[in-house]
Amino acid sequence: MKIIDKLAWIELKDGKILSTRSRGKNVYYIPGGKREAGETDQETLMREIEEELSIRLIPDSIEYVETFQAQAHGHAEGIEVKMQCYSARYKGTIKAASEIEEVVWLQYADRDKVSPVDKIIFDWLRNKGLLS
Ligand SMILES: Nc1nc2c([nH]c(=O)n2[C@H]2C[C@H](O)[C@@H](COP(=O)(O)OP(=O)(O)OP(=O)(O)O)O2)c(=O)[nH]1
Repeated sequence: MKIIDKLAWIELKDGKILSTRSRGKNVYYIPGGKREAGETDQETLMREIEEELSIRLIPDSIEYVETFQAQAHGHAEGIEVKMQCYSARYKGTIKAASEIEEVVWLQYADRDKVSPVDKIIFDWLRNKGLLS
């Protein structure tokens, strides 16, 4: 089985989770991306979030949350995405950048609009009382 390793940023506010939609996609993703050679989790996360949302995560505030794995959206069956999720505070104003077309705050009722791995994350957050 092929596994795509990704680092993702879970940002919650008022019971909603920050989510993004890339150009040409019809499903929302939790922001994040793949590691480049030699990068630490923190470096990947900070680079991807700055690329996608034009903000800087505050290094000292980055905390591991949990890892989730499921079928990768838009890939052949059996290819899975593993998302190591972190929380963090940030500096700046969130603004869609590079391939991101839309930034939204989703709640549990939006579960049918997200990728398979995000559905698992939505369930997990809901169970913890973190998602409205
Ligand atoms: N960032 C992110 N990716 C997701 C989520 N859910 C989900 O299936 N993915 C999948 C989409 C792709 O099938 C898979 C791997 O992405 P990809 O191989 O297309 O990576 P990419 O070229 O877009 O690279 P990158 O910018 O994300 O690093 O990750 C999610 O919530 N957030």
